[in-house]
Amino acid sequence: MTDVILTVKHLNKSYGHQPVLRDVSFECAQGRIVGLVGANGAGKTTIMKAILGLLSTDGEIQIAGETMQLDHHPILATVGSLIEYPSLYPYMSGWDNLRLFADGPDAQARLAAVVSALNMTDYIHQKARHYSLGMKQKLGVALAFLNQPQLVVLDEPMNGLDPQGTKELRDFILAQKQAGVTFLISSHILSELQKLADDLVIIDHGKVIEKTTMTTLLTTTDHFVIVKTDHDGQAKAALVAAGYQVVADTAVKVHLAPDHQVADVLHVLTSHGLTVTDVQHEDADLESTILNLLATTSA
Ligand SMILES: Nc1ncnc2c1ncn2[C@@H]1O[C@H](COP(=O)(O)OP(=O)(O)OP(=O)(O)O)[C@@H](O)[C@H]1O
Repeated sequence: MTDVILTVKHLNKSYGHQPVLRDVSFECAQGRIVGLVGANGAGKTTIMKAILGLLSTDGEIQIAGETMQLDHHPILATVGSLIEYPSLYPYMSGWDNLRLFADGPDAQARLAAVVSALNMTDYIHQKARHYSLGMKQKLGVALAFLNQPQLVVLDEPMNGLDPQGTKELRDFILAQKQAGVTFLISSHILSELQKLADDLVIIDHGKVIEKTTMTTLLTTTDHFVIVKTDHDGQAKAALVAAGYQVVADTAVKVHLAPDHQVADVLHVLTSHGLTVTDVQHEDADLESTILNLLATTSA
């Protein structure tokens, strides 16, 4: 059985009369990357802060089986995090910022490994106040990994990173996952989360509306076939007449219901004397799937 590293149970939080978390419960299993997804203001940062003992909520949080208490949480020594913006000492170098927080006899070696993996070697000895947003972000991520955490909580870790930095961070996170680290990651960049997350917790207005795996979500998602023919107008008409849903404003893009086969679509076209010149598959991505889900839930 897979070990559960993080358990969030029945979290409730209000600011004044405004509830911002409503009975939030989910788990993160060891070695999984769990994506926390929701619109602005859905409650992601609040959940992460609660997990890290940074704010009080009703409910319970367990890390590696230990119940967190706001005033007693030694288990947090095994948790790395980056929430919102990293707090750095601007007049110290990146290296010295990291050294402040690195524990243990092999701290120097671990620090060097993280700096190298995140490709920060060129500027790590410059003062942090000269860093760009992306450089600061990487330093904040490096801080989260310094002390060999078993759980890492990252709020928008790709903030400010260029494509190269994004890929380096993605590769680093995946390597850490291979080594058994568990992640809870929020990101608005759903295309990026799609490349990383194993599991998803989707929240809307402080409530969990879906807990699923990435694979399940993407296999139950919409599939389309896009065909090119010698007469697209006739092709659309023929497909609609045969009961297919043709997505408007594109070429000939047909929604494939689970019982629809591409061969049947092609048969409709050829039986109307149309010549098919190209066929492409298109699957809905994480972004459109989640937008659909949120629209359905709030409808
Ligand atoms: N200190 C606070 N006082 C009052 N309301 C707050 C406070 N902090 C957060 N909120 C409210 O709680 C709700 C959840 O905020 P939270 O920052 O957790 O959302 P989020 O999902 O992380 O959003 P984003 O994607 O924009 O970062 C929002 O409506 C926000 O306005």
